[in-house]
Amino acid sequence: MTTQTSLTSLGWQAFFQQQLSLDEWQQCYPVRVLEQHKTLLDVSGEQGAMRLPYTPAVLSQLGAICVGDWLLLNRSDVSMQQPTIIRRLERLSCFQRRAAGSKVGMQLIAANVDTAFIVCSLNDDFNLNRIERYLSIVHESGAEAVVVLSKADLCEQADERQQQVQRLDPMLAVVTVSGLNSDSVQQLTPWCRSGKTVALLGSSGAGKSTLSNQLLGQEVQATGTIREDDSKGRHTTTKRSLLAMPGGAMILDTPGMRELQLADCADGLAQTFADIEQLAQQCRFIDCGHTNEPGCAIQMALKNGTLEERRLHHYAKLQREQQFNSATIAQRRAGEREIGKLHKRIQGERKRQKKLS
Ligand SMILES: Nc1nc2c(ncn2[C@@H]2O[C@H](COP(=O)(O)OP(=O)(O)OP(=O)(O)O)[C@@H](O)[C@H]2O)c(=O)[nH]1
Ligand SMILES: [Zn+2]
Repeated sequence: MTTQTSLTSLGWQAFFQQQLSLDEWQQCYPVRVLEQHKTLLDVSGEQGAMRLPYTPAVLSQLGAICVGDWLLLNRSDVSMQQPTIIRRLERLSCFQRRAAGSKVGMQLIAANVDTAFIVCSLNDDFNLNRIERYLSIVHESGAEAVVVLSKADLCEQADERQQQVQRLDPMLAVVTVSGLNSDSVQQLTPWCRSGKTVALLGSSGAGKSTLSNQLLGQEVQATGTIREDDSKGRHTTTKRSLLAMPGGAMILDTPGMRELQLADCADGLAQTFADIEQLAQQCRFIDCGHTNEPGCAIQMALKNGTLEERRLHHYAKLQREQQFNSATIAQRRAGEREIGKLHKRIQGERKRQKKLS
């Protein structure tokens, strides 16, 4: 296997290659983060797999690192047990969410995902609002969104529901599958070619694990068993891992991707609801509230049936949610900065007092 093939099978692409100078190619080598633990990173590259420490020092030097990231390691350290991380390569896409608990800001979930499969069951789980929520998150991340409508075998209105999803965006890829049928899952292969990274999003029971197992094939299913062990408590942190698919793509399996609140997601929302954004620009008044103003293009679209009332309401709801969450982050950051400044002032004052005494 050549070096290039090996890196490609880990998801290496021209986008990353372009970020390295010739000198760097001689002095460094890239590795991909396949799994993230609390204080360790499992990485893999042309030199094989290894484990790197993920310490506060690394964090402050390189910023947060997450599964899917590409790192440059120092070539001269190959024989050493702990190679130095030179830098993290710029990301092609990035999923993040509001950090839980007292932590300030956003928490990285996964980086460099090419395609996110938004899995939604065609029966009980079928919900356009949920699909719009996930679409906003995926668009914000920079990954390509593909809606995968699962459990087609259990639904008689599969075609009608597929059309409903397609109406959300005529350019969107919408695929109807039965996860239990491997031939049907083959429809996803165009997005699973060698060098690509895919992830599965969707609510519990939507059929993600079933699809993931089909995509991974028999050979890798054993990894799933190990993963189950983990969730029973071998690791306290949530495990996020990238697994290799037989066709050469990588698949990201992380529970953290499954339910995400909107935060810092203004662009993703605007892209998902581009039709409404465009209508709003056609309103007669620049500050139109889209309720009963004359010349309101949105009200007009509702009346003539080109815009669904549900979609407009949901857009407003998601906007409120993202504004609330984003404001909270900004406020918290401002608060943290104030505390930091106060701390510095106190330390400075102490030093001054010492000098005087
Ligand atoms: N009939 C049918 N059943 C399916 C299909 N896909 C999944 N299922 C079943 O639906 C149930 C839930 O599927 P999972 O793959 O575990 O769903 P999940 O999205 O991974 O759920 P979580 O792990 O809770 O997030 C299982 O009993 C599957 O066998 C399908 O296409 N057709
Ligand atoms: Zn208007």
